[in-house]
Amino acid sequence: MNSTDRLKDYYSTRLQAMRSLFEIVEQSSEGTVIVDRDARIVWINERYARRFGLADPAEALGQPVEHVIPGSLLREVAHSGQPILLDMLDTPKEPLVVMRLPVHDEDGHSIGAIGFALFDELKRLSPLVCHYLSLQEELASARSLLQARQARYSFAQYIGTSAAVLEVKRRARRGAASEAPVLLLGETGTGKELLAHAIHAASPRAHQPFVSLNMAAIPENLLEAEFFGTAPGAFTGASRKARPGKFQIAQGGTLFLDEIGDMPLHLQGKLLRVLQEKEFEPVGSNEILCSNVRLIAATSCDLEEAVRQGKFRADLYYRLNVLPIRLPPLRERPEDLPALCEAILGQLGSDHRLSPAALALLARHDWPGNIRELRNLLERTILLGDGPYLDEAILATTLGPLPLPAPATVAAAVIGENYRQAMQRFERELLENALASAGNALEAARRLGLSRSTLYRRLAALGISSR
Ligand SMILES: Nc1ncnc2c1ncn2[C@@H]1O[C@H](COP(=O)(O)OP(=O)(O)OP(=O)(O)O)[C@@H](O)[C@H]1O
Repeated sequence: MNSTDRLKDYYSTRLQAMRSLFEIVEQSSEGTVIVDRDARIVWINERYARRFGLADPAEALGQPVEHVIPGSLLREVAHSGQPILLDMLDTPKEPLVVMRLPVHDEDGHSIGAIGFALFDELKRLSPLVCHYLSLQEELASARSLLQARQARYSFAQYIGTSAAVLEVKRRARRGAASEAPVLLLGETGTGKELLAHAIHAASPRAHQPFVSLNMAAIPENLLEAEFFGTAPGAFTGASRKARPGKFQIAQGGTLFLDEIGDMPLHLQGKLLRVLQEKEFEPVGSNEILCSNVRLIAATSCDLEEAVRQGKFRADLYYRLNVLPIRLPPLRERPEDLPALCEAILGQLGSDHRLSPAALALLARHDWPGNIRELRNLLERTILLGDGPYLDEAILATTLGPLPLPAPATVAAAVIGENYRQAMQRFERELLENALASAGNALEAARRLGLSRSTLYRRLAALGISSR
């Protein structure tokens, strides 16, 4: 039988493989030892014997394995017949990585065990371990970032059954199923951000990041870097690390651009390019990155008017306006007030209900801050309400007068001022009064029923400092 024929014989191949395996591991490892069923050493190689202080391997034969190799677990393996594939063995010199295998007879009974000390230089393992640990850390932080970037709302949280709301939901569902940009139009507090989350959550991109960027909340000179990221050293010397922009962070997912009407003109051109060519360059870099991002934009301003005034690029407007959704203000859908109040009270953990007279009072209010204002109002009112009902009297107190300018100053506006100037002065006084009485911008925004970013935007437009 030649050697190729021998390899075709299953049993002899197996035997050859076992022999080769034993020889290779025995020669390349730090040491090998074999024990019988009673854990007495029947064979040990020279290298291993020397490591444990024996000049001649023969001195170890017949000895209980633990006498020669303290801490050995070969007795356990010989007894149980179960291997311990990878373990550490402490030795006086240095720890060893060891593998312990049972030895079986032809009937499958355990008749002993064999131990290999695979290697002793654990520091050779440390780059591997460090790499593994850093991969683990990256994975954990990517997971938690992704979690933070998941949609927080679904369509079920956009409350209302009025015809206007049903139409909003119908269009938003259509938007979720398509890849086209969605443009959300509506006054402050009408739920544009909520709906953007819901569209993302119902879209095929739901498991990818949802990233939002508010144009009004970020200084103009930083916006481009926020959008497209920066190359290493783009601003302050070459050592500074690259910083990803929102387009990179949202890759594969949805980018929500809030207050898009406040986007500076030069950036509008760059955004248009990303939408058309699906690529962009980080600030300070020549590298071109591909973008796979679905865009949802929102604004509370009149974009068509902004286009007419040359403040917003017409080509970008048409590109964004593929699926416009107009969110109705609360005063146009008073029939939704009971359901909204019930849902908001539930979210606030309150089991109060509103009396019919209280609901009628709410229906007469104008709601400039829309649902955000309603939520703030209910939050304040439940602190005062005794018993199960919030009645008209309590609501009248909390609806309270806003810090309006005195009627005399409003009347004076008629003389010598045009409509726009008078409105600006009125708004300036309203905001200044609100800031003064609230003490800070956050509280002022809350009292006025505006989002903080809308308040900041209006303050900036009127040149009022928020301090
Ligand atoms: N239809 C709705 N049902 C329930 N809650 C709503 C609804 N619309 C808005 N809200 C709530 O009102 C608050 C304001 O909503 P959101 O921030 O989405 O408004 P917005 O239009 O984006 O406001 P802004 O333009 O000021 O940023 C949030 O607490 C939101 O959960």
